[in-house]
Amino acid sequence: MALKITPHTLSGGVKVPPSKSLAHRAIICAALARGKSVITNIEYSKDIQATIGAMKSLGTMIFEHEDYLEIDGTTTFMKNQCEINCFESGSTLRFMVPIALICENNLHFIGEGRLGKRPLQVYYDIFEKQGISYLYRENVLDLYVRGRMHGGEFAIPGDVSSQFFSGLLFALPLMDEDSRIVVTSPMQSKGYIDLTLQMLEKFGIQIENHDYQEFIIRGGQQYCPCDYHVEADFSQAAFFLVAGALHNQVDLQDLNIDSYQGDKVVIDLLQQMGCQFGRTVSGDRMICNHLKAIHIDGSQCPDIIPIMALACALSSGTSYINNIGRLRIKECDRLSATVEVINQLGGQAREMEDAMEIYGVKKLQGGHVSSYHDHRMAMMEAIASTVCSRPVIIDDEQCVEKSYPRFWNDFQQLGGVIDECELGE
Ligand SMILES: O=C(O)C1=C[C@@H](OP(=O)(O)O)[C@@H](O)[C@H](O)C1
Ligand SMILES: C=C(OP(=O)(O)O)C(=O)O
Repeated sequence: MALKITPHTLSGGVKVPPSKSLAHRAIICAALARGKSVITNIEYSKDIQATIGAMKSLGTMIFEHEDYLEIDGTTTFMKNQCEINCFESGSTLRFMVPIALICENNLHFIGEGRLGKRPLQVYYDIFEKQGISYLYRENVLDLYVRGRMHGGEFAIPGDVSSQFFSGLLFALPLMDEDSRIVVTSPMQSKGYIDLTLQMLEKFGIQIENHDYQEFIIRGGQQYCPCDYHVEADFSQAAFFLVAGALHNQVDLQDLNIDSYQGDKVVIDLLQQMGCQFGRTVSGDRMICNHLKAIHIDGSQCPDIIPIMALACALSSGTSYINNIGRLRIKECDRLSATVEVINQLGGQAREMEDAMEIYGVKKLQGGHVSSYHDHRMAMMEAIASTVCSRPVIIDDEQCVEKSYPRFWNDFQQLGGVIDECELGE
C-alpha cells in the first residue's frame, strides 16, 4: 500500500509536537537521578519509546501516562545484564552506550532499519583503549558489550555525530575519575551539545565547555531529580513554516521563540529568503510573496535540510547548501534522496559530495516518490504536494512514526487530502 496526496492548500492551526531531542535528554537525566521527576508534554514516537525502553532495561522505574512520565532513577543500574532495543534511533544508541557502561554490565544492543549502518566507531575505539570487550555484526545492529567504562582523556572527532559527545557528557559525570574530551575536528551540530549541557545543568550537573574544543567533566557528580516540561520541536515546526513560505496558511501553536534548539534557525533562513514571520492570537505564521534563493551552511542544522531544500526548489535563482556530507549517514542517504525527490517531482537539483545545488522553479509537477523509509523525507514530500499540479504518491508513509506519529492526522486536519492506494495506481 501507498499514500496518494492530492494537491491542496493547507490552512488552520497545528499543535507542534514536543521536541524529540529535549525529550530524550529529559528522560535520560531523570532516569539518572535518585528520586522522582515528572516530565510533561510527552508524545510516544518510536524514538522516544526506544529511550524509555532502554532506561527501563537498566532498571529505571518509568510510569507512562497519556502525555507525561513519572520517572524514578533510584533503581537504575540494578540490572547488570540486559538487552537494549534502540529501534531506529541514533540518539538512543549513541546516548545509551556510555550510560549503560557506567556500572559493570553485560549488554546486547539491537535495532532496526539502517541503524546498524550508522557510525559507531568512536565507541569501538574507546572500548579498545579501555579493554571493554565487544562483538558486533556488520550492517545490522547486533552489538554485545561487556565491561565498564572509566573516565579519563578522550579524543573525539567533531564531524561524525554530536551524539557521541552527548552520550559521554551524560555518563562521565557519574564515573569516579575526572574526564577531559578533546574535539579533534571542527564541531558540527553544536546546537545539540547546547541542549545536552542545558539539560544537564537543570538536573544539577556541571560541565565546562571550552568553545566546543574541549569539555572538562568532574567525576563523582550526582543528578538531582527535576520536573521538566518539553517545549515544541523546531525540527518538526520547520515543515509547517516552509509550508507557510509556499503559500499555505498554517498557524503553529506552542513555539518557544527563545528556544536553544539549533533548528530554530529555520526562521532566520526563511526570512533571508524573503519571508515574514509573525505572531497572531492563533499562532505563529510564516508568509511570503516572493521566495529568493539562498546559500545555507548545513553543518549545524542537518535535520532541516530536506525541507529547506524544498523551499529552495521553489525560489527564484540558484541556491547552494554546503557542509552536508553527514546527511548521508542519517535514516537514509538524505543528501542523495533530497536531490532525487526534487528532480522526480519536477524541480531541478544537483548532488555533490558534500553539497547540493538547487535551481528554483515556479511549480512542481508531482509523481511517485519513495519515502526512503525516512520520516523527514516523507514529511517533506507531503509539504511538496501542496505546490504540485498532480498527486504525489508516497510508499511506506508510516515511517513518520519515528518522530511524529500524528503527522498524517495533523496534515489532514489542515486540509491535506490523502487516500490509501495500491502502488502503481
Ligand atoms: O542529539 C540529538 O538530539 C540529535 C543530533 C543530530 O545528530 P548529529 O549530531 O549526528 O548530526 C540530529 O541529526 C539528530 O536528529 C538529533
Ligand atoms: C537523525 C535523526 O534522529 P536519530 O539520529 O536520533 O536517529 C532524525 O530525527 O532526523
